Amino acid sequence: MTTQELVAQIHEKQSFLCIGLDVDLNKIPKHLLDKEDPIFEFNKAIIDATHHLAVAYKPNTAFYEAYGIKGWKSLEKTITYLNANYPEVFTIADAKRGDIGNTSTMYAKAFFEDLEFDSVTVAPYMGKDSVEPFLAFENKHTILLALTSNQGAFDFQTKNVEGKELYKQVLEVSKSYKNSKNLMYVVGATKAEFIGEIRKIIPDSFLLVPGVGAQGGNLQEVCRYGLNDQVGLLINSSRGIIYASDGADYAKAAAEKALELQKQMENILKS
Ligand SMILES: O=c1ccn([C@@H]2O[C@H](COP(=O)(O)O)[C@@H](O)[C@H]2O)c(=O)[nH]1
Repeated sequence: MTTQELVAQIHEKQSFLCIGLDVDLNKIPKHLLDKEDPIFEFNKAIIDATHHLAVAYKPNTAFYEAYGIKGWKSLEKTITYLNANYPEVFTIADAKRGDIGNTSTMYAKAFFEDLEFDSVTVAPYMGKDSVEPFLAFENKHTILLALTSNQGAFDFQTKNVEGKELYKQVLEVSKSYKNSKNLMYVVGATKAEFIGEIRKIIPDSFLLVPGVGAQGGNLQEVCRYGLNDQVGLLINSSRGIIYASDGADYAKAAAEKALELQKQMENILKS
């Protein structure tokens, strides 16, 4: 998917919501556990109930890998279902990959060619030759971890390296990578106060912002500093939406939570 198509969808739906499909079998409604593929059944119902309110879906691959081959099959069925039924939505494999060049190429093939995701999250720690193989794919997007939502982000990411915080070095250096137009960045909603500085370095890039809802990040604060001419934000909520109810009404309850966020986004876009 091109960035222009993503932006058009945001305007059409008046939403920049990304729903995280982090499926934990201990948290989904019990009646689904009798189904052949409970994870896929859960995802399908959530997607069908929310696709008009969200512009992106983000399965975190850890929640699928934890269930071995069955979990990977559920991930494959979920992305196939999204691409077949809702081709307008932007899909993110939250896999946080990155390795030496030839290995990164294989990771990129796995997520862009085999599973046909629009994007994948990548850790910047191994540098240019670990990131550029992902960037080589046309109309696919590499979402680089810049300033993460967790407390441990302060261990390294905000540390001064040669006169500048490490996360700023990541932003600046990555702009020089080949095909850097295919880059987006992860910035945690819990770090909203840093977004003004981030926007000075990457004014035009899309930011994937996890951390509203369960982690306590504030949507208004993120938008205050993060919105740009193309909106430029994808705000993720996972647990806050998909586990709104553990009863038979789980998909309806998820849609109600998604609607609350979409309405706030619509108001922000109109203001
Ligand atoms: O900095 C980061 C990077 C990724 N995540 C992921 O986003 C979701 C957040 O889930 P919630 O339930 O809405 O808290 C999850 O998959 C994380 O692994 C992040 O939170 N922060």
